[in-house]
Amino acid sequence: MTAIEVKDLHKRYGGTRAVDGVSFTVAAGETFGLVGRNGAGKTTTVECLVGLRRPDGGTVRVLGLDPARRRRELAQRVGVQLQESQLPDRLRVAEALRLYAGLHRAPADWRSVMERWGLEPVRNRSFGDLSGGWKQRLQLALALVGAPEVVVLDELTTGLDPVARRDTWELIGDLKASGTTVVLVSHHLDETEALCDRVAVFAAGRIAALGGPAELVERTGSGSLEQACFALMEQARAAAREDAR
Ligand SMILES: Nc1ncnc2c1ncn2[C@@H]1O[C@H](COP(=O)(O)OP(=O)(O)OP(=O)(O)O)[C@@H](O)[C@H]1O
Repeated sequence: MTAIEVKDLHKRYGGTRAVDGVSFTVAAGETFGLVGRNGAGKTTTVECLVGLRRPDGGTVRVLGLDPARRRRELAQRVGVQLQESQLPDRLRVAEALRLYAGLHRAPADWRSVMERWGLEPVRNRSFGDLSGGWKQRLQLALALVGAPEVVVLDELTTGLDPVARRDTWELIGDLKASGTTVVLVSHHLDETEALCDRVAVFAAGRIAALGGPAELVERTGSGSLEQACFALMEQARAAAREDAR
């Protein structure tokens, strides 16, 4: 079953072609990675997936629905953790989880989510008083408290210490095992390699390559996904230079 379908997606900001003809599908239960340099179009693509931006062209379907038109319904079924999302400074951790759970028709038990994400020690702390790492953890927990079918995570472990990063990987492993579809935007290619079933390598608003991590490594004769991505991005840049001539 297909969870996400993106066909020929285009999005411009003024004269900038942020996304320039992107197509991919994500199967239900798959963990799908988006990687690429700053400004390659990853965040714009996921913003279109969650209905925060309206495409200029192409189609996007998430669980069979158009996110630009059915955002409210999808908010019940899709968990989102985006870069730099903020909460009111005075909102406490436990309150935030209870509040978010209350917004969903069939949420997870918010106390279990709090415990599973190690947030118990800071349950009474206000959002404004949390360190960057705790804020990040809370945002992840909030993305999951609605027991979503699809989770979109942009910069999953940015700001987390190495132990928290590994804990997070384990939690994503649990999510995968439960059949949740995960879309993961990351600059950490070790993370992408460890967690993702397939990876789309973005370059200048397009997908330069798409495949399983091992497949991309083999295709480029590289030693790791990191090296493979460098090679693929370089190839895309060389092709764009050639086209421009
Ligand atoms: N709100 C906006 N207004 C104008 N230009 C934008 C806006 N958001 C993004 N862009 C531009 O669109 C392009 C794609 O940006 P986007 O944030 O989607 O890339 P990204 O791959 O997610 O980058 P990063 O890894 O830095 O998050 C960039 O050139 C960026 O400067």
